Amino acid sequence: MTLNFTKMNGAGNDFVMLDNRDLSISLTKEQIEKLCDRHRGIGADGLLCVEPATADGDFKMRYYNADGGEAEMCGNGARCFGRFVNHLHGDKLTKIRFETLAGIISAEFEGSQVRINMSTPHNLKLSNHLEVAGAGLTVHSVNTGVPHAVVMVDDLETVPVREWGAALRYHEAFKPKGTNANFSKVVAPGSIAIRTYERGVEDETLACGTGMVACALIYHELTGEPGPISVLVKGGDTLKVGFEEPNKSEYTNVTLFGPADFVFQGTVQL
Ligand SMILES: N[C@H](CCC[C@H](N)C(=O)O)C(=O)O
Repeated sequence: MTLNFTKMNGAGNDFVMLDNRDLSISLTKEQIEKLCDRHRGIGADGLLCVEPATADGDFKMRYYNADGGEAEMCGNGARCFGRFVNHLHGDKLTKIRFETLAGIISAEFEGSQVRINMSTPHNLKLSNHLEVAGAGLTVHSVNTGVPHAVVMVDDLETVPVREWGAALRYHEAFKPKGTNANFSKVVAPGSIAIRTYERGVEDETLACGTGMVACALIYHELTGEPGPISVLVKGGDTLKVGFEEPNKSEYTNVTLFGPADFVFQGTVQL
Protein backbone atom coordinates (compact mmCIF):
# COMPACT_ATOMS: atom_id res chain seq x y z
CA MET A 1 0.00 0.00 0.00
CA THR A 2 1.35 3.46 -0.95
CA LEU A 3 0.44 6.18 1.56
CA ASN A 4 0.64 9.92 0.86
CA PHE A 5 1.38 11.70 4.11
CA THR A 6 2.14 15.16 5.46
CA LYS A 7 4.51 15.67 8.40
CA MET A 8 3.61 18.49 10.79
CA ASN A 9 4.51 19.65 14.24
CA GLY A 10 2.82 21.71 16.93
CA ALA A 11 5.57 23.32 19.06
CA GLY A 12 7.83 20.33 18.45
CA ASN A 13 5.19 17.62 19.14
CA ASP A 14 5.28 15.97 15.74
CA PHE A 15 2.74 14.05 13.73
CA VAL A 16 2.07 12.07 10.56
CA MET A 17 -1.09 13.51 8.95
CA LEU A 18 -3.26 11.37 6.66
CA ASP A 19 -6.21 12.50 4.54
CA ASN A 20 -8.67 9.67 5.01
CA ARG A 21 -11.84 11.51 3.99
CA ASP A 22 -12.63 8.66 1.57
CA LEU A 23 -12.01 6.08 4.33
CA SER A 24 -9.70 4.17 1.99
CA ILE A 25 -6.97 3.90 4.64
CA SER A 26 -7.18 1.24 7.32
CA LEU A 27 -4.01 0.76 9.39
CA THR A 28 -3.21 -1.80 12.06
CA LYS A 29 -1.70 -0.80 15.42
CA GLU A 30 1.60 -2.29 14.22
CA GLN A 31 1.53 -0.28 10.99
CA ILE A 32 0.91 2.99 12.88
CA GLU A 33 3.71 2.11 15.31
CA LYS A 34 6.07 1.50 12.37
CA LEU A 35 5.11 4.79 10.68
CA CYS A 36 5.90 6.63 13.93
CA ASP A 37 9.18 4.77 14.48
CA ARG A 38 12.04 7.30 14.25
CA HIS A 39 14.47 4.73 12.81
CA ARG A 40 12.34 2.36 10.75
CA GLY A 41 9.55 4.70 9.71
CA ILE A 42 8.71 8.37 9.15
CA GLY A 43 9.12 9.17 12.86
CA ALA A 44 6.52 11.02 14.96
CA ASP A 45 4.94 11.29 18.41
CA GLY A 46 1.60 10.40 16.85
CA LEU A 47 -0.54 10.00 13.73
CA LEU A 48 -3.76 11.81 12.83
CA CYS A 49 -6.39 10.94 10.24
CA VAL A 50 -8.94 13.31 8.70
CA GLU A 51 -12.20 11.37 8.37
CA PRO A 52 -15.75 12.36 7.41
CA ALA A 53 -17.99 13.57 10.22
CA THR A 54 -20.46 11.08 11.69
CA ALA A 55 -22.23 13.51 14.02
CA ASP A 56 -22.49 17.33 14.02
CA GLY A 57 -18.88 18.22 13.28
CA ASP A 58 -17.45 19.24 9.93
CA PHE A 59 -14.86 16.43 10.12
CA LYS A 60 -13.75 13.65 12.45
CA MET A 61 -10.25 13.59 13.95
CA ARG A 62 -8.71 10.20 14.82
CA TYR A 63 -5.54 10.38 16.94
CA TYR A 64 -3.06 7.57 17.51
CA ASN A 65 -0.04 7.66 19.80
CA ALA A 66 3.38 6.49 18.59
CA ASP A 67 2.68 3.05 20.10
CA GLY A 68 -0.24 2.71 17.67
CA GLY A 69 -2.92 3.01 20.35
CA GLU A 70 -5.85 5.38 19.75
CA ALA A 71 -6.22 8.22 22.28
CA GLU A 72 -9.21 10.45 22.94
CA MET A 73 -7.56 13.77 22.10
CA CYS A 74 -4.30 15.54 21.34
CA GLY A 75 -4.04 19.31 21.78
CA ASN A 76 -1.02 19.94 19.56
CA GLY A 77 -2.34 17.36 17.12
CA ALA A 78 -5.71 19.11 17.00
CA ARG A 79 -4.04 22.37 16.10
CA CYS A 80 -2.10 20.64 13.31
CA PHE A 81 -5.31 18.85 12.25
CA GLY A 82 -7.09 22.19 11.89
CA ARG A 83 -4.31 23.71 9.81
CA PHE A 84 -4.02 20.54 7.68
CA VAL A 85 -7.77 20.49 6.95
CA ASN A 86 -7.66 24.19 6.10
CA HIS A 87 -4.77 23.47 3.72
CA LEU A 88 -6.82 20.70 2.07
CA HIS A 89 -9.47 23.37 1.46
CA GLY A 90 -7.10 25.89 -0.12
CA ASP A 91 -6.62 27.82 3.15
CA LYS A 92 -10.06 29.34 2.66
CA LEU A 93 -11.59 28.21 5.95
CA THR A 94 -11.77 30.49 8.99
CA LYS A 95 -13.13 28.08 11.59
CA ILE A 96 -13.83 24.34 11.68
CA ARG A 97 -15.43 22.01 14.20
CA PHE A 98 -14.31 18.40 14.41
CA GLU A 99 -15.36 15.33 16.32
CA THR A 100 -12.93 13.60 18.65
CA LEU A 101 -13.41 10.86 21.25
CA ALA A 102 -13.18 13.68 23.84
CA GLY A 103 -15.98 15.70 22.18
CA ILE A 104 -16.28 18.46 19.59
CA ILE A 105 -13.17 20.64 19.16
CA SER A 106 -13.19 23.89 17.19
CA ALA A 107 -10.17 25.49 15.50
CA GLU A 108 -9.62 29.05 14.29
CA PHE A 109 -6.68 30.13 12.15
CA GLU A 110 -4.31 33.10 12.43
CA GLY A 111 -1.64 32.41 9.78
CA SER A 112 0.48 29.53 11.03
CA GLN A 113 -0.99 29.85 14.54
CA VAL A 114 -4.12 27.97 15.51
CA ARG A 115 -6.47 28.48 18.47
CA ILE A 116 -8.50 25.47 19.55
CA ASN A 117 -11.39 25.28 22.00
CA MET A 118 -10.68 22.33 24.26
CA SER A 119 -13.18 19.84 25.65
CA THR A 120 -14.49 20.50 29.17
CA PRO A 121 -11.84 19.65 31.77
CA HIS A 122 -12.99 17.13 34.37
CA ASN A 123 -11.80 14.81 37.15
CA LEU A 124 -9.74 17.63 38.68
CA LYS A 125 -8.02 16.51 41.89
CA LEU A 126 -5.52 18.48 43.97
CA SER A 127 -2.79 17.33 46.35
CA ASN A 128 -2.78 13.55 46.11
CA HIS A 129 0.33 12.43 48.06
CA LEU A 130 1.89 9.52 46.16
CA GLU A 131 5.10 7.54 46.36
CA VAL A 132 6.65 7.83 42.91
CA ALA A 133 9.88 5.92 42.19
CA GLY A 134 10.77 6.14 45.89
CA ALA A 135 10.00 9.86 46.13
CA GLY A 136 7.03 11.29 48.06
CA LEU A 137 5.32 13.67 45.59
CA THR A 138 2.28 15.93 45.76
CA VAL A 139 0.39 15.05 42.57
CA HIS A 140 -2.48 16.99 41.06
CA SER A 141 -4.53 15.60 38.18
CA VAL A 142 -7.12 16.65 35.63
CA ASN A 143 -8.54 15.28 32.38
CA THR A 144 -8.18 17.83 29.56
CA GLY A 145 -9.31 15.40 26.86
CA VAL A 146 -6.81 12.81 28.08
CA PRO A 147 -5.64 12.20 31.68
CA HIS A 148 -2.80 14.29 33.10
CA ALA A 149 -0.86 14.20 36.36
CA VAL A 150 0.84 17.48 37.35
CA VAL A 151 3.68 17.88 39.84
CA MET A 152 4.84 21.41 40.74
CA VAL A 153 8.66 21.64 40.95
CA ASP A 154 11.23 24.35 41.69
CA ASP A 155 13.82 23.20 39.15
CA LEU A 156 12.75 21.72 35.80
CA GLU A 157 16.33 21.00 34.72
CA THR A 158 17.04 18.43 37.43
CA VAL A 159 13.67 16.65 37.47
CA PRO A 160 14.12 12.95 36.50
CA VAL A 161 11.35 13.27 33.88
CA ARG A 162 11.76 9.77 32.45
CA GLU A 163 12.00 8.03 35.82
CA TRP A 164 9.22 9.93 37.60
CA GLY A 165 7.23 10.25 34.37
CA ALA A 166 7.14 6.51 33.72
CA ALA A 167 6.40 5.79 37.41
CA LEU A 168 3.42 8.18 37.33
CA ARG A 169 2.27 6.99 33.88
CA TYR A 170 1.87 3.43 35.25
CA HIS A 171 1.07 4.33 38.86
CA GLU A 172 -1.62 2.39 40.74
CA ALA A 173 -3.47 5.66 41.31
CA PHE A 174 -4.07 6.06 37.56
CA LYS A 175 -4.88 2.50 36.56
CA PRO A 176 -6.23 1.09 34.30
CA LYS A 177 -5.82 3.73 31.58
CA GLY A 178 -2.68 5.35 32.97
CA THR A 179 -1.87 9.03 32.62
CA ASN A 180 0.47 11.55 31.04
CA ALA A 181 2.87 13.11 33.55
CA ASN A 182 3.78 16.80 33.70
CA PHE A 183 6.34 18.72 35.76
CA SER A 184 5.52 22.40 36.08
CA LYS A 185 7.50 25.39 37.38
CA VAL A 186 6.17 28.89 38.03
CA VAL A 187 8.34 31.36 36.07
CA ALA A 188 6.47 34.59 36.88
CA PRO A 189 2.85 35.56 37.64
CA GLY A 190 0.80 34.18 34.73
CA SER A 191 3.75 32.25 33.30
CA ILE A 192 4.82 28.61 33.80
CA ALA A 193 7.37 26.28 32.20
CA ILE A 194 6.64 22.57 31.86
CA ARG A 195 8.10 19.22 30.82
CA THR A 196 5.87 16.27 29.87
CA TYR A 197 6.25 12.50 29.76
CA GLU A 198 3.57 11.26 27.35
CA ARG A 199 1.48 8.11 27.66
CA GLY A 200 1.69 6.17 24.41
CA VAL A 201 4.97 7.81 23.43
CA GLU A 202 6.51 6.51 26.63
CA ASP A 203 9.04 9.29 26.70
CA GLU A 204 9.34 13.04 27.15
CA THR A 205 8.04 15.06 24.20
CA LEU A 206 9.01 18.59 23.19
CA ALA A 207 5.46 19.75 23.89
CA CYS A 208 2.10 18.35 24.95
CA GLY A 209 -1.00 20.47 24.29
CA THR A 210 -3.44 18.80 26.68
CA GLY A 211 -0.58 18.80 29.19
CA MET A 212 -0.11 22.56 28.81
CA VAL A 213 -3.81 23.07 29.50
CA ALA A 214 -3.67 20.73 32.50
CA CYS A 215 -0.67 22.56 34.00
CA ALA A 216 -2.25 25.99 33.39
CA LEU A 217 -5.50 24.96 35.11
CA ILE A 218 -3.68 23.41 38.08
CA TYR A 219 -1.56 26.57 38.36
CA HIS A 220 -4.79 28.60 38.45
CA GLU A 221 -6.30 26.27 41.03
CA LEU A 222 -3.26 26.68 43.30
CA THR A 223 -2.70 30.43 42.88
CA GLY A 224 -5.93 31.99 41.58
CA GLU A 225 -3.89 33.52 38.73
CA PRO A 226 -6.37 34.37 35.93
CA GLY A 227 -5.95 33.29 32.31
CA PRO A 228 -4.47 33.51 29.78
CA ILE A 229 -1.46 31.63 31.13
CA SER A 230 1.79 31.55 29.13
CA VAL A 231 3.30 28.07 28.96
CA LEU A 232 6.94 27.53 27.96
CA VAL A 233 7.56 23.98 26.72
CA LYS A 234 10.69 21.83 26.40
CA GLY A 235 11.01 22.58 22.68
CA GLY A 236 11.33 26.31 23.42
CA ASP A 237 7.92 27.55 22.23
CA THR A 238 5.57 29.53 24.48
CA LEU A 239 1.85 28.94 23.97
CA LYS A 240 -1.22 30.55 25.57
CA VAL A 241 -3.91 28.78 27.57
CA GLY A 242 -7.13 30.73 28.05
CA PHE A 243 -10.12 29.83 30.23
CA GLU A 244 -13.13 31.25 32.06
CA GLU A 245 -14.24 30.05 35.49
CA PRO A 246 -17.94 30.94 35.86
CA ASN A 247 -17.91 29.24 39.23
CA LYS A 248 -15.36 27.41 41.40
CA SER A 249 -13.68 24.62 39.46
CA GLU A 250 -16.01 24.74 36.48
CA TYR A 251 -14.04 25.82 33.43
CA THR A 252 -15.50 27.07 30.16
CA ASN A 253 -14.07 28.47 26.94
CA VAL A 254 -10.76 26.67 27.52
CA THR A 255 -8.44 27.51 24.63
CA LEU A 256 -4.92 26.62 23.47
CA PHE A 257 -3.17 28.98 21.03
CA GLY A 258 0.13 28.32 19.29
CA PRO A 259 2.04 27.21 16.17
CA ALA A 260 1.08 24.39 13.81
CA ASP A 261 3.75 23.95 11.12
CA PHE A 262 4.15 21.93 7.95
CA VAL A 263 7.52 20.14 7.66
CA PHE A 264 7.39 17.92 4.55
CA GLN A 265 5.15 15.72 2.41
CA GLY A 266 5.96 12.26 1.15
CA THR A 267 4.84 8.81 0.16
CA VAL A 268 5.59 5.64 2.07
CA GLN A 269 5.17 1.97 1.19
CA LEU A 270 3.45 -0.23 3.77
N1 LIG B 1 -0.18 10.95 24.67
C1 LIG B 1 -1.51 11.44 25.02
C2 LIG B 1 -2.26 11.91 23.76
C3 LIG B 1 -1.53 13.04 23.06
C4 LIG B 1 -1.38 14.22 23.95
C5 LIG B 1 -0.43 15.29 23.46
N2 LIG B 1 0.40 14.98 22.32
C6 LIG B 1 -1.16 16.60 23.24
O1 LIG B 1 -0.69 17.46 22.47
O2 LIG B 1 -2.22 16.79 23.90
C7 LIG B 1 -2.32 10.34 25.67
O3 LIG B 1 -2.25 9.20 25.23
O4 LIG B 1 -3.05 10.65 26.61
